[in-house]
Amino acid sequence: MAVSQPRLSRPAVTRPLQQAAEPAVRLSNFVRRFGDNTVIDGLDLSIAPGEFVALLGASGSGKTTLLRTLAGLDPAGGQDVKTPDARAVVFQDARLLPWKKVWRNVALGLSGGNVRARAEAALKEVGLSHRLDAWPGTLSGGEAQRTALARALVRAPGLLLLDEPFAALDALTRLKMHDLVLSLWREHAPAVLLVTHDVDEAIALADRVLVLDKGRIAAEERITLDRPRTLDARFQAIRRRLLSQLGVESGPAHGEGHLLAFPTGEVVL
Ligand SMILES: Nc1ncnc2c1ncn2[C@@H]1O[C@H](COP(=O)(O)OP(=O)(O)OP(=O)(O)O)[C@@H](O)[C@H]1O
Repeated sequence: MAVSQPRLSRPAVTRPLQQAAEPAVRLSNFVRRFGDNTVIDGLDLSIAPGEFVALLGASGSGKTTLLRTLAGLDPAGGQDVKTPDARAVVFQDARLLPWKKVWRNVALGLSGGNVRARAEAALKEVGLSHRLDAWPGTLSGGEAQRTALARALVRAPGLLLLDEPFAALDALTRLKMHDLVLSLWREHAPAVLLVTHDVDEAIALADRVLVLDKGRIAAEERITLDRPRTLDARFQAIRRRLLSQLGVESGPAHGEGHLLAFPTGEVVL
């Protein structure tokens, strides 16, 4: 299967992740309960400025709860949650206001001058210059998610939170979105937390892949493969380790048809 092939507008950047003095995100011994249900149970997490982290975990493991905490959408109950002030979230559905044109959706809530010009610039970056005055109801799924990305981008976030933003897209559109997200990340260098069920998506995109289980980070893989990433032996070894951590047996070797993954690498968890 194909893996995202990002346009390399500039050489691959090696960021000094370890040397970054202050993390963009830091949670220490974080706990979140819903009644008797302890969803996050003493979690430690640190994300460096400009680092791209992907978060995997079984359904109900607390991925969205963690993302909502970092977005400031879920109360932290007085616990210390360090994030950049400028944060933006892209959800699985684009959440556009249907009565506002595309550019106005992107400009929504922006302060300062040149609002239309800034929205236009962001829409140009996601390849939607020709849809500025379109109504959201006329957009394809991919265009709607591009608009949501532009709306996030125009806020110059230090932390970009992506909650399964590609999950509802067809496989080809998803690969194009991978490409787009990587080029936007290279250009703007926010810290990124991507919640996904797709193990290959996580390995193809991220600097680091985390597995959430029982309210904690149960596994961590630092991905040092050059981008664009291909499904080589090293990729597959990482995939096997992550699948095993997720409790999915991946079979003895790739190419023998044993992988319990969809063609996109999505795993049913
Ligand atoms: N507002 C809420 N009230 C009560 N329980 C909640 C609330 N939000 C989440 N939960 C519970 O917290 C647990 C984790 O949910 P969460 O949505 O964070 O998981 P997830 O890993 O994102 O799952 P999925 O992969 O299915 O989206 C679940 O048991 C869920 O029922």
